[in-house]
Amino acid sequence: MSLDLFDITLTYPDGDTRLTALDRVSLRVPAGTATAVIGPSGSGKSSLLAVAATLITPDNGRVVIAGTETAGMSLEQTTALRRETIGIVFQQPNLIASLTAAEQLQVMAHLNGRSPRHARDRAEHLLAAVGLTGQADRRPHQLSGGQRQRVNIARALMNEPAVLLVDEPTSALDHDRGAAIVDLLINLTRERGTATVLVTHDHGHLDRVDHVAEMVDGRLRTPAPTR
Ligand SMILES: Nc1ncnc2c1ncn2[C@@H]1O[C@H](COP(=O)(O)OP(=O)(O)OP(=O)(O)O)[C@@H](O)[C@H]1O
Repeated sequence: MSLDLFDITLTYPDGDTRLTALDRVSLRVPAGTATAVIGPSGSGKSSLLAVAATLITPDNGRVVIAGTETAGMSLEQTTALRRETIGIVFQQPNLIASLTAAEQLQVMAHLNGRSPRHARDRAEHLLAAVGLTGQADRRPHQLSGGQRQRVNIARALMNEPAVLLVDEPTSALDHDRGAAIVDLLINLTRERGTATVLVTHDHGHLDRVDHVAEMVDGRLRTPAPTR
C-alpha cells in the first residue's frame, strides 16, 4: 500500500503574512520502496514528513495513506489511522529510560489493544529483525546509540505500518553505523512492503534508496530513480 501526497501546500503564520513551507508538492511512494528526501535546512523536509504523518493538516492538497483519503477525517479517525498504518522514527530515539528494549515495543501493541502474548512474540521477532537478539532485557542506558536507534525502528514497526516515516535516523551516528541503519531500513522496507520516506542530510547513503526527492524552497524536484 502506497503513500500518496497530491499537490500539497502548507503555510505557517509569519508576522502579518504567511510563510509557504510546502508549495504544491506531490509525492508517490509505492509499497516496498524507499524515497530519500534531501534539501537544505529550511527547505520543508520536516514539514513534508509531518503532513505525511497526518500530524499537520495542509492548507491544500490530499494525503492518501495506504489507499485511505485523510481529508475530512475527524481527529479520532486520523489518530486511529496514524496508530494503525504509520510508523514514525524520529531523529532522537525518545526511548523510556525505565523500560527494557522489549517493553518499549510491547507498549505500542498494548496501546493498540493487542494481547500481551502477541506483543511479546512480536517484540521478540522484531528485535531479532533489527539485529538485537539477546538484548531484549537491556534498558536504554545499557545500549549504544546505534542499538537505541534499532530499538526505535523496531518500535515503529510494532503495529505493522504500511507507511514508515523516518527523520534523520543517522544524525547521531558515525558513517559506518549510519550506513548499517540505512541498510536495515531498506531491508525492512523490502521485507515488510512498507512505503518508506527517509529524510536525510547524509548524501553518502543515497545510492541505497529507490528514489531521491530534493526539496528546494518548499518545492519538490521530480524524484529521480537511483537505480
Ligand atoms: N511551526 C512553524 N511555524 C512557523 N514557521 C515554521 C514552523 N515550522 C517550520 N517553519 C518554517 O517553515 C520552513 C520549512 O521548515 P522545515 O522545518 O520543514 O524545514 P527542513 O528542511 O526540515 O529544515 P531542517 O533541515 O533545518 O530541519 C522554514 O522556513 C521554517 O522556518
